[in-house]
Amino acid sequence: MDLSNSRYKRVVIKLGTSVLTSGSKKLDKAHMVELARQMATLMRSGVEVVLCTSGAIAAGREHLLYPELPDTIANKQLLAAVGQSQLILAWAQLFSIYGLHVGQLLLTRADLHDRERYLNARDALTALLAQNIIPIINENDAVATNEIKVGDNDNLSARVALLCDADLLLLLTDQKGLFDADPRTHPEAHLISEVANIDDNLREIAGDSVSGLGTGGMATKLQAADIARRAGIEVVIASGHHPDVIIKVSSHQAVGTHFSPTENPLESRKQWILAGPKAKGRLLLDAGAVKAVSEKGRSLLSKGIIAVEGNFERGATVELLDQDGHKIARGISRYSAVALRIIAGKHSDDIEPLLGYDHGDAIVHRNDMVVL
Ligand SMILES: Nc1ncnc2c1ncn2[C@@H]1O[C@H](COP(=O)(O)OP(=O)(O)O)[C@@H](O)[C@H]1O
Ligand SMILES: N[C@@H](CCC(=O)OP(=O)(O)O)C(=O)O
Repeated sequence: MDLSNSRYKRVVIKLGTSVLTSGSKKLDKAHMVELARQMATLMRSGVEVVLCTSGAIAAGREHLLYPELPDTIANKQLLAAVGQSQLILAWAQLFSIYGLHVGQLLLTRADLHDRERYLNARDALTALLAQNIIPIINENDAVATNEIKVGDNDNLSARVALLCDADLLLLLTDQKGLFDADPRTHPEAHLISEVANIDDNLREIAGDSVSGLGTGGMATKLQAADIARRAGIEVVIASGHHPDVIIKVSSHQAVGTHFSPTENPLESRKQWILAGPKAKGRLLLDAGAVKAVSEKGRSLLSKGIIAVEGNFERGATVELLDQDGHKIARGISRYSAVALRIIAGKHSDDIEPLLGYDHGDAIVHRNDMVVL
């Protein structure tokens, strides 16, 4: 297979637990070495590879011979702490067969959102790649609490793709790609080979993981695809067991489900709004405000807010919802939740008299907003 015509310079490859275990309870090292071989082929042909690997918890269970532990957060952390070292050991050994070194980065949401930590992580990634070392990334499950977790490696890998400015995000899983229904429960489902736009209809057909092996199923893969393609990154979801899948996708052969990047990628500030901090609150909008925001690209004014959920400070990320509860945008609020409860539904001229101060008419300015 010819990789010399690959358009890609840097690819992020995410391997789900389902791929690493081949559906069993153990790491399938025979298959992992095959994946390492393909990644090594890419590296040799000048395509840089960043590996986002799941499987720590599965490896922990295997190493401790499947202990009967109550399903608590602390026990998951225990399994991840034991399993991550086994996982990285396995990858280091498998890549060494191909003469490659690996470097481990365990990240949490905080590493991606705090500007200084973000730049540190980016520098580490770039330094590894400059020395032809494969960065191997997982969430730091042993210490990450729910508050600071990305939560699933699909979303983590999309953020890593943004972080390292990749051209391709390849999500490898136990299905051939995205189907028009979950093929586990709908054997007649069809593979969708090309996705031009991610909308609510598509989100509805992307279900959760039912195997008990993975986290998030297709739902989180679609979230990841949405984040990456809006940043101008191509995305492919494919089977990790398809022969030569990594090489085929990297040489632009049609495998799995391909998502084209959006025509006008978001600038980095808006990428950050989309993929950045968890939303701290939600603003429910009336029909006029929904139209102004979604169709006319306007800022959100106080008049169009019907209700405010959550407790947040000025500068927090919030979601904007229509009256049916659909998310229509995400942005940064210029007012706190307390202030918004006072001025919701009121005219902009009333802000100063009601609050005694004024941060401007825009509650969420269009420059601080991503329309979904
Ligand atoms: N529309 C869909 N198309 C394909 N798979 C789907 C769909 N909806 C739900 N799924 C489920 O998503 C699973 C893959 O996700 P997951 O179990 O999290 O694996 P991974 O460990 O690779 O992340 C599939 O096994 C499948 O049951
Ligand atoms: N960080 C966890 C995996 C989380 C996750 O998203 O799993 P998966 O859906 O299998 O990619 C682990 O290493 O076990």
